[in-house]
Amino acid sequence: MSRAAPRPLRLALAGFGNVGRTFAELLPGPYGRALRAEGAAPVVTAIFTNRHGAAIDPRGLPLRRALRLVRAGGSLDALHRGPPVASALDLVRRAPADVLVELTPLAPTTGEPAISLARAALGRGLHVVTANKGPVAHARARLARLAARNGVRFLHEGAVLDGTPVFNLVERCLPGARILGFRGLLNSTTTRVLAGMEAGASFEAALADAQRAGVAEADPRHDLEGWDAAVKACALANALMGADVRPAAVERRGITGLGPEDVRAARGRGAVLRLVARARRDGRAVRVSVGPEEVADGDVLVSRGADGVLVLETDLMREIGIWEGAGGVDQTAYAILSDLVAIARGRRRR
Ligand SMILES: NC(=O)C1=CN([C@@H]2O[C@H](COP(=O)(O)OP(=O)(O)OC[C@H]3O[C@@H](n4cnc5c(N)ncnc54)[C@H](OP(=O)(O)O)[C@@H]3O)[C@@H](O)[C@H]2O)C=CC1
Ligand SMILES: N[C@@H](CC=O)C(=O)O
Repeated sequence: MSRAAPRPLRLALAGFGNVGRTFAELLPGPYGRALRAEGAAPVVTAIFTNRHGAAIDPRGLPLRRALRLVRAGGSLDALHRGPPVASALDLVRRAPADVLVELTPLAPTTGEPAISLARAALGRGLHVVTANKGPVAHARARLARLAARNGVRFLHEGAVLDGTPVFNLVERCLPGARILGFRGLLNSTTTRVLAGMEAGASFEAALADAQRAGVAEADPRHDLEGWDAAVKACALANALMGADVRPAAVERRGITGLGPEDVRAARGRGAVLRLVARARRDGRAVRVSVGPEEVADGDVLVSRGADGVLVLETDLMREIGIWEGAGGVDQTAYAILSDLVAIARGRRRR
């Protein structure tokens, strides 16, 4: 039996930073192969950046050239066809695309500009895939309803624990189970800073390592002050526990005041310091907190030197945990691929 030729899957990228560029590097190779196996031929038709210009080309942009230009500090404008792009919203409104891949920086207290970009895309019938936890924590239910009204998907597997399946795990593999609470290490940067100090580095050197690896936020205070973990915890609580919590309401402490002496003191007590996110049901409400805790050696949160861990407490399956080994930005780029595969499979079924 002959297979039908893959149908184009046109992608508009809002944000071409650590994650967007890694995704673009892998798209011509393994990611493209995975999508074509699902009947979709990916083509990037639009890219927006803040400081490196923007480009739209309905025939498909030359990705290798786009990567070279941005890495050399040049502008994508050189690849653009048509009237100039005035803003990210302008690009989303007119990109010849099937999917908006939203990868703009985190804005912990508002979720913007990601929410407006997602709304504009869904409103004109584009699927939206994002690794940005802001729109998930602040507006997931609204965006999912808008997507459903327009017959498209709002997918966000990369918003928590990178490409490790968390939302998909609960939605697809734990039918009927109620999530009663969770605890986890949701922020890689703080895990790396604390682990780095355990290994003898200074706070600043350990943070610089996380920045070089591309895992710190554009503004690393969002990691260090616990905002990133708080936004992720809200995204989980709202999506998995039916809560309606906003990051500003999270009881939040970061790791900015901690130094090598605190890490050593914890070690002396047979524990390691980690930034732990927690959620638990409290009557009809869900309480969410983020703060540094001494975690005993051997606890599942720290037993294997993970970058990220999530332990879910459920009614029907008791505790279930998922673990992400130390890695890089490719783990987040993989989340984009897995959401695109879900979209490609959906198109095939229609
Ligand atoms: N890095 C990681 O390991 C992970 C990141 N994430 C999330 O993925 C998203 C992208 O992360 P990452 O690639 O590391 O971020 P970067 O800061 O590396 O890249 C952000 C991109 O967005 C562009 N940009 C900046 N401000 C705006 C704006 N106001 N409107 C439109 N575009 C803008 C930047 O432009 P310019 O290139 O000109 O600076 C850049 O291209 C974030 O929301 C982050 O929280 C999630 C999981 C892991
Ligand atoms: N800055 C974040 C990146 C992923 O969301 C982190 O350190 O975990």
